[in-house]
Amino acid sequence: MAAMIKNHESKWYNVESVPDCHIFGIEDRPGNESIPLCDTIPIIDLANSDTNQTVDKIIQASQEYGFFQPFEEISKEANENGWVYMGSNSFAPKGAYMWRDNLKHSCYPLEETMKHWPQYPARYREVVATYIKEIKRLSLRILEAICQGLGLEKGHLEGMSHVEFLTASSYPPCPDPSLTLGLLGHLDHSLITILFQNLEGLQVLKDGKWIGVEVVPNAFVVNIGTQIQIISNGKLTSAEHRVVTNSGKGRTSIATFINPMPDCIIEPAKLLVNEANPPLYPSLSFKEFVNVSKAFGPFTDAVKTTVPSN
Ligand SMILES: O=C(O)CCC(=O)C(=O)O
Ligand SMILES: [Fe+2]
Repeated sequence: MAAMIKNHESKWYNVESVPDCHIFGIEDRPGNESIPLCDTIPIIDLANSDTNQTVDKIIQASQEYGFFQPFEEISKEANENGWVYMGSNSFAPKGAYMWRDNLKHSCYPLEETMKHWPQYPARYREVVATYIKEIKRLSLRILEAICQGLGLEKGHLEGMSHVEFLTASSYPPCPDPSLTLGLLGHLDHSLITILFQNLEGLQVLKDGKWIGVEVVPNAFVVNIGTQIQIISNGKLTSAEHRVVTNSGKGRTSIATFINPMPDCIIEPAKLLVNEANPPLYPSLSFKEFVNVSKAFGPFTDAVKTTVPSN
């Protein structure tokens, strides 16, 4: 990815100490505390023929962690042009820059948006389009399981039109990971997010403590976004997460956000609301939610240019 934007490429290599502009305040930086990898985030085999058991596992994991790791066979291949390149000098929400470069673009509608994706590396469009088709299939299965597990009518979640939005990130090795963050703690404002990661670094806030998410071969990481938290009226949790850096190897991740269409109304599902369980969230279109809550913080304007509007 860095190779696409030549000017940024050399910045990270042979960095001997962390420049001041990348040092986070004490309250945000990871420090030297050793954070255990968590081996209890459920790993879920989607090929299990007992679908009720799969649904139960997904719901339980979404209540307890807001995260789970499904696996199944997937394909091995697996601005102005409608994509945004965020170099490491372009995003400093807490006064310090993230230790990462990333590329964001919409993937919906696929045939239309892919014409505007980066042209290099040469097979980028072809490989990412194949990947997105598989992710779409996987996301529908997961949304169907969540729908069933919440006791919603079939199609409540899968039937919404979905917009896939991709963020590919490169986290270079860092001379002092205690001072920096690859990505500051945040919530995803998606229905769900499906993440591929090649190395550990992702951490989830659970009961007030950070825990590390393991890399499980052939499994993705799925987390519940705020939109499902709203639809489930708080039954499922959207957990805060962040990315820490390491001094040894570069890390790459690909997050695909499964978002509602901009005009889709997101509200607690009627079936989950009654006198004893009043709605905890207002009813808003996804577009309004993004604007009113400044859902993407400083990203909001950048993202708006690539969120397709009807
Ligand atoms: O790179 C990662 O592991 C996480 C990325 C992420 O949380 C995000 O882009 O929202
Ligand atoms: Fe995230």
